[in-house]
Amino acid sequence: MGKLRLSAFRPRHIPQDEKPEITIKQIEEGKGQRAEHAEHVELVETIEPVAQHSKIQLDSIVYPILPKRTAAKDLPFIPSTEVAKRDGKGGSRLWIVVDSIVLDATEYQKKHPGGRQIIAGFGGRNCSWQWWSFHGGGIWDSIAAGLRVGRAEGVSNPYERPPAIVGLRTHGFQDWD
Ligand code: HEM
Repeated sequence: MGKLRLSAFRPRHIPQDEKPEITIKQIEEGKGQRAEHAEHVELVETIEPVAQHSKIQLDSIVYPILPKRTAAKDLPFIPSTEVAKRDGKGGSRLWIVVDSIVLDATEYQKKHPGGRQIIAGFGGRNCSWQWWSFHGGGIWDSIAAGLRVGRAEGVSNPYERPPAIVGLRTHGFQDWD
């Protein structure tokens, strides 16, 4: 394995007429979202071969985990089609979505006190209500906020949320009197 030169990550100059053309239609179809800006296209094209050779996962470069200080409004928008691809299978990153925030749990899953499998089962999916069933704002601030890679809309939850119990009801004890 050769050494990875940082210079390899710098965008090389691509003459204007060679720039790949991304149409609005492609973006809508989920084909060109990561390439909405020409500079981004160049960067992705440049690092892709490097990433393959060095076993660096391209996703973690293109969508890095952002510092906690990054405001939610400044997180990049990631199309739901891209989120769905990061299901943790076949060497892909493992992303989950909680309240429209995309978390990269690739490394964290191994440390998760509730087990790796429960997170892996939600790879590329939304798990908002399950997440808030088991964790509170303290865990969000201390851990999850440090795993954010972006925002996404329209990522579905594989399980329907059970109806909330409103008011009091008996739990099988009928012999009070
Ligand atoms: C990257 C996202 C996640 C983070 C940062 C995270 C963090 C944590 C932490 C810190 C605990 C220990 C809580 C404690 O001891 O009080 C925990 C427990 C747990 N988590 Fe997560 N978790 C994540 C994702 C998930 C997901 C997606 C699920 C399931 C839908 C899940 C289910 C659980 C369960 C079942 C426990 C054990 C609760 C218990 O033993 O009482 N977690 N998680």
